Amino acid sequence: MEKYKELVAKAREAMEYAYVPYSKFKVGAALLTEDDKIYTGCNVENASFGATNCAERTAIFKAVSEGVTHFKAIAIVSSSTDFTYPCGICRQVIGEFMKQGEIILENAEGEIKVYAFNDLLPHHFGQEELNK
Ligand SMILES: O=c1ccn([C@H]2C[C@H](O)[C@@H](CO)O2)c(=O)[nH]1
Ligand SMILES: [Zn+2]
Repeated sequence: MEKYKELVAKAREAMEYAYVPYSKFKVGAALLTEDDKIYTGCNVENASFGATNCAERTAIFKAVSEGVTHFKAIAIVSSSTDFTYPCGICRQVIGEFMKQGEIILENAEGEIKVYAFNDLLPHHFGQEELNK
């Protein structure tokens, strides 16, 4: 998984900025655009817990807010020893912009898992459904 080493490293850098006074669970994400730019994000919690934004969506919203909407891959790391999988809301948001891409997870030991988007969210509800 050599090609994803830089992406995972960027996710780890972003994780350091995680704002997590409540859960203490840091997450970092790095998004690879179709033209090989990288956007990063961390989770940002709130005293009103439901207002929390996950690292994955932070990265995606940063990119989309700059006009970039096509992605090839997203790397996700956390302060846990285990792999951290994107939550259901983030899978739905990832699917809006990255149907063919890959989701890369790294655990604390540096082991990497790569999933096709469809393996993590089969039968995705997308734009096409609204036009049927
Ligand atoms: O894939 C995930 C899973 C959880 N979180 C965040 C949300 C919250 O701040 C903390 C605990 O759920 O981790 C993410 O950012 N991404
Ligand atoms: Zn999430």
